[in-house]
Amino acid sequence: MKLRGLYAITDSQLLAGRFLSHVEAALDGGVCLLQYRDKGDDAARRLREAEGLMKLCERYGTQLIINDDAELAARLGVGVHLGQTDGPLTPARALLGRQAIIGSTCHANLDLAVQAAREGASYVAFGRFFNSVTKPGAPAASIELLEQARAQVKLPIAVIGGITLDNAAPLVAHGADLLAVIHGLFGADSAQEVTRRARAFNALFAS
Ligand SMILES: Cc1ncc(COP(=O)(O)OP(=O)(O)O)c(N)n1
Ligand SMILES: Cc1nc(C(=O)O)sc1CCOP(=O)(O)O
Ligand SMILES: [Mg+2]
Repeated sequence: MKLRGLYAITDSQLLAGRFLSHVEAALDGGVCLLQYRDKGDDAARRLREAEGLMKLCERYGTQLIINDDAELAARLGVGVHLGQTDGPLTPARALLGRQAIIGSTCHANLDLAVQAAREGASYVAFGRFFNSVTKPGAPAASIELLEQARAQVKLPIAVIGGITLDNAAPLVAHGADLLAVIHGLFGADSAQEVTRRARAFNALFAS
């Protein structure tokens, strides 16, 4: 499966009261990967929500990724995204199998990406590229770093952090494969606007 296009990431606060409707609107507009990102510790709610997303993803032919939690990903038979403090990649790969999509946060560090590739990551993620409402304290990354990564890393590259329709085009032009977006997608007031934004993000990959 080609990893290229919009990578939509959920946010439980931002999507409160409109969780499935906004996610379905995004899927309707086209989503390559959907990440369930919930930083809460209510395991029953997390399982219920992830199962709900899995059903939606199956309907739209989208791959579901669980943030942080390889055990939950294994339980659902889906992929996982791991940050530098979320546990090592090698056991996650052993747990989830060869086919699973496993992503790795590399901040602005090429060495981390080379290591992630060696340990079996499916894609590497760099960020944050712009000011992020969701995660203002994330370390900053630059277009120059993205260019270097494109030249050195053979895996698909996800970019993240403050990405909107107004600032995404240069990231694609400099080698990003996946635009990972929370607020710039789900911050929309209506489901129709979420769908429009999803289509517009994907259109950036058309040429
Ligand atoms: C696609 C993508 N890239 C980066 C992250 C950030 O992961 P992490 O550093 O583990 O931070 P949290 O998201 O867990 O707060 C991500 N989730 N997805
Ligand atoms: C979860 C996350 N990780 C980041 C990183 O740089 O690693 S930035 C970020 C937040 C992404 O949300 P938004 O699109 O609203 O800025
Ligand atoms: Mg994490």
